This record gives sequence, C-alpha cells and structure tokens, in this order.
Amino acid sequence: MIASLIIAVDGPAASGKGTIAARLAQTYGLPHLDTGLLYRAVGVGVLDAGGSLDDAAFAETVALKLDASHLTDTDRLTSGEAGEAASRIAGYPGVRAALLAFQKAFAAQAGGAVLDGRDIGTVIAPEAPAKLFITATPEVRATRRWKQLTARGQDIAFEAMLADIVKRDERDAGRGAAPMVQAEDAVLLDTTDMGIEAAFDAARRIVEAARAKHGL
Ligand SMILES: Nc1ncnc2c1ncn2[C@@H]1O[C@H](COP(=O)(O)OP(=O)(O)OP(=O)(O)O)[C@@H](O)[C@H]1O
Ligand SMILES: Nc1ccn([C@@H]2O[C@H](COP(=O)(O)O)[C@@H](O)[C@H]2O)c(=O)n1
Repeated sequence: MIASLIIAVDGPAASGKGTIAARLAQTYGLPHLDTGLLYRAVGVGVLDAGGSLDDAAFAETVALKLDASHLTDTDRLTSGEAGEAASRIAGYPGVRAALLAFQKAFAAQAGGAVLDGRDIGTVIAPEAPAKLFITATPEVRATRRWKQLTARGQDIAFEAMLADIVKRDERDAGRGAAPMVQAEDAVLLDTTDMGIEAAFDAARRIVEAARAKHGL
C-alpha cells in the first residue's frame, strides 16, 4: 500500500530537476534532498584529502564518513570541478552503498519527501507514487549550466561546458552501478522548449495525476 507522497525526480545534468524538485517540495510542504550534493561532497572530499578519483576504496572511506558538515560549502559543491569529481566516484558500488541508507531513510520519512538525482525512481525509492524523469537537449542544458556558472564568475567556454555535459551523460548512463535510466513508471518531461514556470506547471500536473491515482 502506498501511504505517503514520495516524489522521485531524476534526469541528466542541468535538466532543471533540482529547480523543479525544490518548487514541488515548497508546494507540497515536503522535505527535499538533492542527492547529487552527496556525491559532490564525496568527490570534493577525495580531492581535498589529496586522494585519487580513480581510487574506489578511498572514495568509499570518504563516503562512509560523510555528514552534514560536508554539505555546507554550496559554492564549492556546485562548481564544475565538483560535478566532474562526483560523476567519477559515483560509479563505485561501495560509494553508492555507503550513501544508500541515508537516502532511503530520507525518502521513507512520515508524510513523504522529494528527492532528485539519477537513481531515485529506480533504486532509492522504487515505491514512489510520483516519478518524473526531467530532460532537455544537451545544448539547452549546457546553455543553462553555462549561464548559471558564468553568472557566478566562473570562467568557462560554452564548448567545454557542452563537452562536459555529454561526457557526464555517457558516464552516468553507462555505468554498471545504478545507472541513470528512466524508471518504467516515471513520466518523461522534456523541458527543452519550456521556461522554469512552464516546466514547473507541467511537473505539478504530473504529481497531481499521481496523487489522484494513488488517493494521496
Ligand atoms: N526550464 C528551465 N528553463 C531555463 N532555465 C532553467 C530551467 N530549469 C532550470 N533552469 C536553470 O538551469 C540551471 C540548472 O538547473 P538545476 O540546477 O535545477 O538543474 P539540475 O538538473 O538539478 O542540475 P544538476 O545536474 O546539477 O543536479 C539553473 O540555473 C536553473 O535556474
Ligand atoms: N542520485 C544520484 C545523484 C547524483 N549522482 C552523481 O553525482 C553527479 C553530480 O550530480 P548532480 O545532480 O549534482 O549534477 C552526477 O553526474 C552523478 O554522477 C548519482 O550518481 N546519483
């Protein structure tokens, strides 16, 4: 029986899933977890400790020691360097296992929750009554991310941004451990031609349909 409103929001980098997830959480009064931040914190933790992103065992020890104090430096965690580091260590099964229980507990809390990431609808909360897979073309996603980072003063060429997005998509979708894939029961939302408001409205309609279907 489905008793609470768990909203699973998955999709590739810079598709707008975090923006939509945060707005849905606000709308329904639910707690929100950006699970990408956990992987970013592990990647940054490895780099700061002088470790190698190729060292799976070391990344796992960093993941096992992760706590809330590692999630506060949002400027650093949302940098391009952190995103790249995150996607490198996210392929290690030991890292994913270390972060699993916390995410599952967050999803299962009374009243429901909103989580965004790559494997929410497939691994973290396969029982979620509302699942969205948010996407947009790589060019549009690279443009969004480029604008976001350059507005913050980061110096990056658009072509390099696009190459990074494409590489990250391939890595996230191609790995063996919890690859990025649309869950069978997720609704696809392509925001290529949508602004933030239109994308959010479409997402809310998907959640409303799921609520009606499950009596939530
Ligand atoms: N539909 C949209 N139209 C235009 N800009 C958008 C749209 N959705 C999100 N954005 C902007 O694109 C950028 C990336 O959005 P967001 O961080 O929500 O993406 P994400 O999928 O969560 O990325 P990440 O892979 O880092 O988790 C932000 O600057 C956000 O304001
Ligand atoms: N559930 C998740 C969330 C994220 N990842 C990996 O982390 C990278 C950064 O995530 P962002 O959402 O902040 O861009 C991402 O590229 C994934 O490799 C993940 O594996 N699972």
